[in-house]
Amino acid sequence: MIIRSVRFKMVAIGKCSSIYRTSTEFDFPETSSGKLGLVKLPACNHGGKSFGFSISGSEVKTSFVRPLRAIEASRMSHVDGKAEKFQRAGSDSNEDLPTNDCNGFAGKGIPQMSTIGNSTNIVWHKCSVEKCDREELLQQRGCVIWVTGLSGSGKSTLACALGRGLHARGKLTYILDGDNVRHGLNRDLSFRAEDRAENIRRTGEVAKLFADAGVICIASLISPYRKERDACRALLAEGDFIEVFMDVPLHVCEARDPKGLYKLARAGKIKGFTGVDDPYEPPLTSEIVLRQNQGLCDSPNDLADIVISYLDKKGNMYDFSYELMETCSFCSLFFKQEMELSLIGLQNAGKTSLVNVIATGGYSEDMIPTVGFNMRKVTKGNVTIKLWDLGGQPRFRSMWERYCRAVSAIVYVVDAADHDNLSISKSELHDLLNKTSLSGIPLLVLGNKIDKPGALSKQALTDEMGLNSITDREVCCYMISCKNSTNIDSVIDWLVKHSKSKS
Ligand SMILES: Nc1nc2c(ncn2[C@@H]2O[C@H](COP(=O)(O)OP(=O)(O)OP(=O)(O)O)[C@@H](O)[C@H]2O)c(=O)[nH]1
Ligand SMILES: [Mg+2]
Repeated sequence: MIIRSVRFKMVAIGKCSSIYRTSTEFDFPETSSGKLGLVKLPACNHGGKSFGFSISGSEVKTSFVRPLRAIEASRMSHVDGKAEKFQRAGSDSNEDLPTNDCNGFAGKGIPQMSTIGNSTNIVWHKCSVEKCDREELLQQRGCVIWVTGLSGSGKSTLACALGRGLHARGKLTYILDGDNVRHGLNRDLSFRAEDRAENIRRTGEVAKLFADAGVICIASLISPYRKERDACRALLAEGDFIEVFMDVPLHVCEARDPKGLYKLARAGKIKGFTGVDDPYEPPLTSEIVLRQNQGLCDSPNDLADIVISYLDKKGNMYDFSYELMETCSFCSLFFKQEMELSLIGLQNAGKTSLVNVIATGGYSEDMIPTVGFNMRKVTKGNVTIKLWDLGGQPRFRSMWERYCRAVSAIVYVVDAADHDNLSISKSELHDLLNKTSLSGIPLLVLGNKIDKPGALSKQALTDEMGLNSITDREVCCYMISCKNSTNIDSVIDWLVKHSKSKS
């Protein structure tokens, strides 16, 4: 058997660097399965970047694969209950910090004494097996998924679905459920305000330990106050705390009332019940917002899928099976292909409407602006298209670039009847395309709402958006109406064609 070319994915995280073979093209004198291999590289720090590259003969091509942040948690000291990064002048490494070895204090320097809470003269005892070593062993990135929301909003159901979904993908998880931790660790705590705060603090600390162990820890607690949730977030390195807000209105939760608690609270038999006589402070900037009341993604598995896709995108999954599906033509004979597309454009352009029309053919005038993003999977033929529908309001535009990396195509939606916003739409598009991480990714511009009087023609939209000046990639433009389903078939054909051309 002759190996013609081998594709690798290199992941550099803190001191741990590895190359994973992701797919192999073979000449087949015999049947071969092209098993995955793991090659260790000498330790080096690449600042937590993730690279994809393929080696073909002597040529090495680099391409962005999926963002992996530096694992910093193993470099944290813990002072006054807060995580702080160790940083010494002239050194960005951990190796020269005062450490204790397994035989006792090694005498390399004066240990750093701390007073934390009621504990005085305590020293952080560091071990040479660090978070990134455990993560490499587990092939995942430890983190905390903090699920918050009203009682009855579906937190525990989501946590279980998420646990199942991740477990099925070979990821080690542990659920810290608000009620469950009160069976043991927090059995001494009541529901008084200070005890509820302590319940959250302890759960946050335990979740941090799980994340440090490399586990994907799913904490599911009402956690009604921002201050306490933010304190738990502050325990972890940036990016390791993923807040998931179950945005289900009180009346829906109360109608469900799975434990009968709302009834008791309304009858005055439970005091200080969140949503009834105690406030719930919704997150302002949570990483993920899940709404179960829109009928878009109502099954727990669908909701879990959104979180899993987020982890995938952020690199927590260390998952090369996805790349393998994308790049291995041999595999594509047997497996369905799954492709990613990002939908962007100003608010009110009709992105979510487009997703709905593509997915179900349904259209509604009564749309809620997208907060953050939604993810929908649509299957057309043997291609499953993962659509990232991103919020178009100014506060969400900074995340467009992150969600456009490594997609098969960028779909940019413009309201062709909204003349006032064309110039801002144009500048947002061109700013985005100037990012080097997105170079070469095909662009599909959709002039939407052509059913409206005064909507631009294709030529006028092409001119107004400066599409002819984009020369570094394939650009296509269609004029559509989500309302009347005009040209939606052409859009789907284009998407499927471009999805297939990736394999
Ligand atoms: N007339 C007309 N209205 C449309 C069409 N497509 C969408 N709309 C309307 O435009 C409004 C905004 O649609 P959305 O799909 O929520 O827009 P969006 O781009 O997702 O907005 P953000 O989520 O805020 O970024 C809704 O009232 C839709 O009904 C269309 O083809 N014609
Ligand atoms: Mg939207």
